[in-house]
Amino acid sequence: MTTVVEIENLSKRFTIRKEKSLKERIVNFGRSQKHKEQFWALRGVDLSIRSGSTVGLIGPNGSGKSTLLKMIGGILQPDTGTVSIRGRLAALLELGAGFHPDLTGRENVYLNAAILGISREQTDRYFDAIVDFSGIEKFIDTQVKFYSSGMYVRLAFAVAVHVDPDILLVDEVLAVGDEPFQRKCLERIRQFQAEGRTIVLVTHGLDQVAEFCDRAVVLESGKVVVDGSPREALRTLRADFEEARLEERERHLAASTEVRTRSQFTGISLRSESGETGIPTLRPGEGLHVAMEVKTDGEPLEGCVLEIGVTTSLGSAVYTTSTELLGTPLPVLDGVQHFAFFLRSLHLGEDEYHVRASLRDAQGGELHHVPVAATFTVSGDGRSLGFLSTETDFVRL
Ligand SMILES: Nc1ncnc2c1ncn2[C@@H]1O[C@H](COP(=O)(O)OP(=O)(O)OP(=O)(O)O)[C@@H](O)[C@H]1O
Repeated sequence: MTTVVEIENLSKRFTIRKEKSLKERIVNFGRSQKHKEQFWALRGVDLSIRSGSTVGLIGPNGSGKSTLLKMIGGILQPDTGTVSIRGRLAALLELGAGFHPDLTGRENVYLNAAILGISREQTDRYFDAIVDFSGIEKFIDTQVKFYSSGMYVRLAFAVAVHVDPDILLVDEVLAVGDEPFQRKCLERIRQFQAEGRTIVLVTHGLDQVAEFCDRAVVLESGKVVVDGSPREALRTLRADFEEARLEERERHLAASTEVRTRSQFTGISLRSESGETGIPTLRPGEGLHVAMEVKTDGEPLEGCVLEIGVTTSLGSAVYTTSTELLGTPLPVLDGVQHFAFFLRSLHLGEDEYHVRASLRDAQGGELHHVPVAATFTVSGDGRSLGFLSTETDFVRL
């Protein structure tokens, strides 16, 4: 397979202007009211994308995903490094990029196609299909500055997929389309994959990455921190999000002057019905014990709720229950106590799963949350795929 996008040592620096504080303005009287600061939105990125692959670019807000996509699309110039592209590229970047606001939808379709090197005659041939796909026929002769963001994206996506690109770049914009249109776009993206075209997708829809991409790149503060399978990338990103959430919570707790009673999990372990512990392997339909130790320091706590859940290895929830949902109130929390949930029969498909656990106070405030408290696997018989296990027969009627 050939390499269609080759990125070497790519960096981008932006200048941000900040308003000066009143004190600084007095000290620098008469000079500019703003001071400039430079920062690297991307730093030393190397990436090589092979033809026919679907790559998801993921990461926290402001990590440099859109900047990288714009540099692949040639819209931003790098400060260091190079981007080499092989093949025709169509890009669906942030709203506002690509279309001229004063031109009508029709004029923009021709303009866009011309920029991508498509002749007027060829565009004439595609035109009806583009308008039909976009579903905004009534507004095709209206200036695009009067379009809603959804209408705008509909037309932009329709153009991008009809100009026969070898490489398609898609930024988060698809999210503004309504559900039927999003589904239509995803179907078209699947068709593109089947045709062996290359797709680079920026998204916050992590489930979408697991579903569509064969590779995922995690950016954090302008650097690539993971480049590998979606499974590996999502695991890292979710763990980093969780770490950031816990840090924020700790900061919040440290800032509050109130003396809090602390109640937390001090141990969570699993045992399969057949007695296996550690990371047990369950047969479909087998039961699972989830035992936990809870330690409470300070005043006893009344009215708390214990919740557990089962998630896939990519973090999607497949099951949740709690002492509240089960109608079995938790006793007053005081000192060290032991509890257990017994999931009597788990009909899960073959895969690895995690158990998450959380403890809430009577007001619903979170006392402790452990997203990956324990892990187990489920074996299968090779007769099905997916997260559900059931006995299926096929008969001729
Ligand atoms: N034209 C610009 N001028 C100055 N700073 C910019 C410019 N474009 C982007 N930035 C900054 O560069 C950083 C990376 O932005 P970018 O849009 O690439 O992030 P992102 O990962 O796509 O974020 P999000 O998930 O929020 O869309 C941010 O701090 C952003 O404020």
